[in-house]
Amino acid sequence: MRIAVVGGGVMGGTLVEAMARAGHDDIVVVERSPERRAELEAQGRATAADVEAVAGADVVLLVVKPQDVATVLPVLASALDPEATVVSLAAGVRTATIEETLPDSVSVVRAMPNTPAVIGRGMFGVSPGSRVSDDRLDTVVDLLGSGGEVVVVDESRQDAVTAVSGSGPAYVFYLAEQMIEAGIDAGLDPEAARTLTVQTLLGSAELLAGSDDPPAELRRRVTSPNGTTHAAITTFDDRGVGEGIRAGVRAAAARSAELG
Ligand SMILES: NC(=O)C1=CN([C@@H]2O[C@H](COP(=O)(O)OP(=O)(O)OC[C@H]3O[C@@H](n4cnc5c(N)ncnc54)[C@H](O)[C@@H]3O)[C@@H](O)[C@H]2O)C=CC1
Ligand SMILES: O=C(O)[C@@H]1CCC=N1
Repeated sequence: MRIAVVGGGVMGGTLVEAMARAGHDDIVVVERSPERRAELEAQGRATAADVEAVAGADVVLLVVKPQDVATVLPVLASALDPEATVVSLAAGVRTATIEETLPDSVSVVRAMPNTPAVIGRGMFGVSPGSRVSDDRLDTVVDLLGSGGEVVVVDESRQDAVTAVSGSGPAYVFYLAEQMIEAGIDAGLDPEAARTLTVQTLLGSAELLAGSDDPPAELRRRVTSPNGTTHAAITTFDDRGVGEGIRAGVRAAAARSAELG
């Protein structure tokens, strides 16, 4: 299977690495920045400067910024193999918008990734456009599966997926920043604060992933009556931390809808 990746930035580079690790060896990265192309080539990737290089690809991953999609589409439309599948990873851009510009024979799929894909622990929410066969969708699910877990969702849910898992790693890193800073303030050296925080996040995520209990129940088991956890959670509630997080996720979903 020949794969072309248009946009070799943070997410494009991540996906290329994941697919290469999974054994895909016919990948070309279309990247307009000469500096970035040189970096990708140093990592052993085949690159091209012009979108025309998608000619002959079975699957094209579109991984440019949402505002750059409109400039790439007309070139894709003329260069693409008529039987190609285009997978857009651009936040907020609807499959209908892409389908309008591309030939009817081209299958269009939308996918929202996240950055843990760089270590094969990503989360992808995938939505087929209006003319995608089950076989084509399976191919895309398999391909993205090289970077982590894949769920298929109706496209109307993509703003919510973007807000929860697309942007989600940033929320976790934000929590990590606060915990590390607070640990240092409480007297830990920075390295110890980081180790304690990271292992706590890892262990808690794995405990949650392997449990049938909801997170609220796992939280209850940590919380002794009138103990330290109770003091922390009460303070979070008093300061509206939970509501703040939900408002943040809503703002991300609203911004995703706006970008579309
Ligand atoms: N970084 C993230 O965590 C996530 C990113 N995304 C989506 O992935 C897409 C890419 O994001 P990033 O990789 O973070 O951006 P980025 O800016 O790191 O990468 C985009 C790359 O595309 C290249 N590019 C732009 N126009 C081009 C053209 N016409 N031809 C060839 N190359 C071109 C740029 O030079 C750049 O290297 C965005 O649409 C974003 O919404 C989605 C979910 C998560
Ligand atoms: O912040 C953004 O717009 C992109 C989409 C999800 C993660 N990063």
